Amino acid sequence: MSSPKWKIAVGCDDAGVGYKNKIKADFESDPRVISVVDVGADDKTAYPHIAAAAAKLVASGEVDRALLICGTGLGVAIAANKIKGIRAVTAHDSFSVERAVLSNNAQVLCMGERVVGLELARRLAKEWLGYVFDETSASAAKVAVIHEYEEGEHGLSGKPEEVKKLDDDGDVDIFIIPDFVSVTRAVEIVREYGLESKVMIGAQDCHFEDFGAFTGRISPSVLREVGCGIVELGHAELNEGRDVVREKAKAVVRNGMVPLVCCGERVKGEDVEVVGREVVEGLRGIEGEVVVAYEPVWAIGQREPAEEGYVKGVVGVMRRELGERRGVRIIYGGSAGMGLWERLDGVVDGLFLGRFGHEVERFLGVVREVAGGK
Ligand SMILES: O=C[C@H](O)COP(=O)(O)O
Repeated sequence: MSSPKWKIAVGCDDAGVGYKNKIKADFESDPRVISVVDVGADDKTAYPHIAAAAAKLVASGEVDRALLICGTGLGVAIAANKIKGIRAVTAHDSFSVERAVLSNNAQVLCMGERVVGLELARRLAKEWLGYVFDETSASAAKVAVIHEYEEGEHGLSGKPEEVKKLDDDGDVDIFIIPDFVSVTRAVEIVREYGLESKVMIGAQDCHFEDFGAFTGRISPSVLREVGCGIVELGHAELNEGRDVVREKAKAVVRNGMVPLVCCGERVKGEDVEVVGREVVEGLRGIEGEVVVAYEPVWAIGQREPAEEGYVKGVVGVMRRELGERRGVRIIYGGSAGMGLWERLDGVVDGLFLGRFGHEVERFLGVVREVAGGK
């Protein structure tokens, strides 16, 4: 695999001008750097403004990383961390710089001109360019938890009355799948606003038996009774085998709900033919209406979803393999958000949102895109 090339923002306050300029010059002559954006004017601009400007460039994807210098490297880190999606660290030693990337996937490195010598700062900045976070490492799940806290625990944000906004957004079938504790209240809210025909409330899992001695498990018949219409099954985080998922899906159908079966390969780069066939194989024996959430596991929790061409390839194989089977809707999940619907160009029947659906406005934005594109 070729080494990545970075787009970098640099910035400083009046206490960090000297180091910032030196390191900026180093970056500009480093073949691993494509471009350097200097957000730090050589004046008295207070450090939070500089740090936030650089962090926003990272958050928007205009640059990949930012390096910030102030007197201690502390204030710029605190300020940068106020920008959503940013993980900024202060580090003045080789090991911390390495772990900031490999353990924490920090995109912003901060150093203090009054703390560390210039040559060490330059060396650390150089080393920093060589580290790339491994999305398949054990650290990825922990970094994802940081995201969850940022979005509000378990992604719950917004106020119940905001569900009313879904009334104005065209002819789109919507499902919302909260945690188990919130299911009953979610069903009530949807009913209070008269949105039952438009918004289905679901559960994140269920057991394959309706009744029995299964302490801690959730019965599909109870879910139906409290008003669930759809049940998500086989999410990658549950790590379940295909046979278990199939039995659960049958239980969901038996109880008059729609199974939403998550499937997708764990590792990037597999053959679309193999992936598509595997997904369809997992559906054998499940009768009636099914929603298949094709979620490549490697694309979950990322900044960007899987490439459109790849998704189209897999979904094309799935549709071919499904043949005459009716009642299957295929939706895409894995860092899905605004803009993706148009890019997928009708290849899927819907989108399955995780983090990017947690904010009401972003969620509504996707719903409007789907409504507009139908
Ligand atoms: O359950 C949701 C999916 O795993 C997708 O999550 P994500 O959009 O945050 O990657």
